[in-house]
Amino acid sequence: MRGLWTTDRVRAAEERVMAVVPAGALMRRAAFGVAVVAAELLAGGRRVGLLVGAGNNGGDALWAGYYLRKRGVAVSAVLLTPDRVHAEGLAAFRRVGGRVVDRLADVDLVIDGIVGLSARGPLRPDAAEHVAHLDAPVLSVDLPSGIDPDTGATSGPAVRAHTTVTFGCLKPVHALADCGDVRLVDIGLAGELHGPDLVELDVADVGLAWPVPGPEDDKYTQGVTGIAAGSATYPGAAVLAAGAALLSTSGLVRYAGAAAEGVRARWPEAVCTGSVTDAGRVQAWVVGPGLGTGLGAEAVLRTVLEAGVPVCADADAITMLANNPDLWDARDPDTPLVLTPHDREYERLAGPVGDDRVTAARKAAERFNAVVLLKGHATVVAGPDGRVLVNRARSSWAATAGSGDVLSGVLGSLLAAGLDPVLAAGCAAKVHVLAAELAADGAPIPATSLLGAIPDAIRAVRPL
Ligand SMILES: NC(=O)C1=CN([C@@H]2O[C@H](COP(=O)(O)OP(=O)(O)OC[C@H]3O[C@@H](n4cnc5c(N)ncnc54)[C@H](O)[C@@H]3O)[C@@H](O)[C@H]2O)[C@@H](O)CC1
Ligand SMILES: Nc1ncnc2c1ncn2[C@@H]1O[C@H](COP(=O)(O)OP(=O)(O)O)[C@@H](O)[C@H]1O
Ligand SMILES: [K+]
Repeated sequence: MRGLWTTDRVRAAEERVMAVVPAGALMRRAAFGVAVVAAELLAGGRRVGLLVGAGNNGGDALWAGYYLRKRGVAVSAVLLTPDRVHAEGLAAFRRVGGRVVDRLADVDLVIDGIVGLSARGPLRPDAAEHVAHLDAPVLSVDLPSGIDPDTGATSGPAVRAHTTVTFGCLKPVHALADCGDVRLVDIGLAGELHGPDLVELDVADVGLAWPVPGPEDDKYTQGVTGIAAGSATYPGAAVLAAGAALLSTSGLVRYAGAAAEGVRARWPEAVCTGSVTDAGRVQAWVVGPGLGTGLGAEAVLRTVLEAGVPVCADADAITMLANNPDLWDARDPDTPLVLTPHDREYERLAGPVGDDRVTAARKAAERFNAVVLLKGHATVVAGPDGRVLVNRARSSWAATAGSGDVLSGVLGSLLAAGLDPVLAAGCAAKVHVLAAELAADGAPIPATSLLGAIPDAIRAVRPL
């Protein structure tokens, strides 16, 4: 489990630490950490170039240049704002023979000290111009310049980092955007940080949480998952969601709806009926994928919301909740509800997602008193209690039709097994991403292949 702290919290912690350590100590700890990683990345190379911005991020780069010079590395620096530069860092850099140049040329590694925690918006044109011409790998100081530290959003030119060295703690950008290989340097903030704002689950967390049957278990005790999905027009969504539930736990899966014949043909182990009203008892429902939005579908959604068990509402269920707010009344507010919108579904529910996906998920979670899993390359799970989990994919192969239906089936089975709904959503997102990676292995895949890789993904997270 990795914690992530927003810039406000980091600054507050830094201020408290800076009040009790000698001036400049934190920056030198940070810069030394950058220099150590730079020396490692240089391997046989001997020439480092610095891109130096107006603030302390530039100061870090200059001090890192100072330490590298002292190790005999040739270091040159471009000062992007010569009238606003970290004076002490520049003086130290010059003192050891660092050169100030107009443009970086013939360097083996670039250190990006353009902007850090105070970054706003994309790279300014002059900085963008220097970055556009780089052909050496880039080591970013704190974060890749041009990416928003708190949202991970990029709205124009930004640095593409091979490695990022950050200080004290991870920030949201490190989980929400591509920062290359992220290294964390301890500068002594730990005692002042307190609980993180966001959490990224690691495979061990997911493996430990994943339901495993014990000697006393049978098919009912592990939680029965109900799937209310699919229609005559979209039977495939039902097959995918039911299959995902079947592959995620060994508990029973019931399917109820118009695609019963197709589900039975593909998954003989599923117990299929034509309607949710005669489906039998379940411990959680998945409702929505391929269901349609007509009156019949509304009745299904209402029945499921009234059932008094946790519900994962996806796809058409979200659209119906957005179009017909009366449907919210069917729900018992004390029973967990997980909404799994993609951006367009989110927009129907709560307006445009915008650049700040974490805030968007948080707002909707609070407004609807539900867990909101906002899907995308970076998936954000927000609980109505303020907890937030983030999970970024390392590839985009999951962006394929039907892949969301698979996610909802996995999530439904974890709800049925009784997992806390925020954890269930985080675990489902993680295993979904892993399954996509394993199935794709570098080439496009249909959602059925992603589905087929669920067992391998679960094996990959489970403790040995
Ligand atoms: N506060 C501390 O104790 C420490 C801070 N450290 C460093 O200090 C950094 C934060 O420094 P600052 O708060 O001085 O600010 P930055 O160095 O992040 O930014 C400086 C200035 O860059 C300009 N800028 C903003 N957005 C830009 C963009 N998109 N393109 C180009 N220029 C832009 C603004 O004028 C801004 O004030 C951290 O990221 C970290 O690298 C480290 O030395 C560790 C200790
Ligand atoms: N660019 C991307 N990179 C990685 N995963 C993605 C990307 N875009 C979408 N996904 C994932 O793919 C799935 C798509 O779900 P959804 O849009 O509901 O598809 P469908 O309705 O066709 O099943 C979600 O799990 C989402 O997180
Ligand atoms: K930077």
